[in-house]
Formats: sequence, structure tokens, C-alpha cells
Amino acid sequence: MDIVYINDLKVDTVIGIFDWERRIRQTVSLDLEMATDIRKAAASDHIDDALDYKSIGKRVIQFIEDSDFQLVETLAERVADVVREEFGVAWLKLRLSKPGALRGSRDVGVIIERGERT
Ligand SMILES: Nc1nc2c(c(=O)[nH]1)N=C([C@H](O)[C@@H](O)CO)CN2
Repeated sequence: MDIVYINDLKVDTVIGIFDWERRIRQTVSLDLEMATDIRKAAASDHIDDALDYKSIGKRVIQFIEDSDFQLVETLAERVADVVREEFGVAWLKLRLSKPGALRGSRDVGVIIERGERT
């Protein structure tokens, strides 16, 4: 199994459980590892044979910018659904960080794995 990844994708969105958080936009950061087999793309050297991290990144940015969930858990799960269903990704690992949400900590968040590694 090979991996195409996106690291530290920063997106501004409405996220949080408190009233003040519903009125502002905060930055979340996403790390995404997606299972793929890169050999066909490597042989053809053509983007049509690759899992296009640019297309996935743009879709994920759009989804997160348009969302307004309370929990990082919900946002992470929904982003995973989008990537798996729209881009045919069989397995992914997603880390969603909320910088500055806990005083004394750089960031907090969730890490999820979904699907089967083939
Ligand atoms: N497991 C979680 N705990 C907390 C969340 C969350 O999304 N998942 N959110 C908050 C608040 O929104 C916090 O980030 C505000 O600083 C608290 N705990």
C-alpha cells in the first residue's frame, strides 16, 4: 500500500460548543494520509492515473469552510466520508487539530482511521 498525503492544511471555519465560538471563525489544521497504489501513475507520469491531492485539498477546503459543526469529531468524520466517497479512497488516516483551543497546549483534536488497508 502506498500513501498520498496532505499535511497541515489550514482552513477557517465555525467550530465549537460555546456561544462565542458560534460567532467567529477559527482555524483548524488537517493532516490526511490516503491509501493508493502509485505504480500506475508512476509508470504513465499522468495525473489521470494519480490520486490528485490538489483536487482533494480543494474539495476538503470547500467542505470545511462551508461547515459549522460543534465537535471536531463530527467534522473529522464528515471530511473522511467526503474523501472516501467522492475520491474512492479505501483507507485513510485523518488528524484534525484545533490550535489554541486549550490553554497551555499547542493544539488539540482527533485522529481517525477509516476503511480497509489493502
Ligand atoms: N472531544 C472534544 N472535546 C471538546 C471539543 C470537541 O470538539 N471535542 N470542543 C471543545 C470546545 O469547543 C473548545 O475547543 C473551545 O476551546 C471543548 N472540548
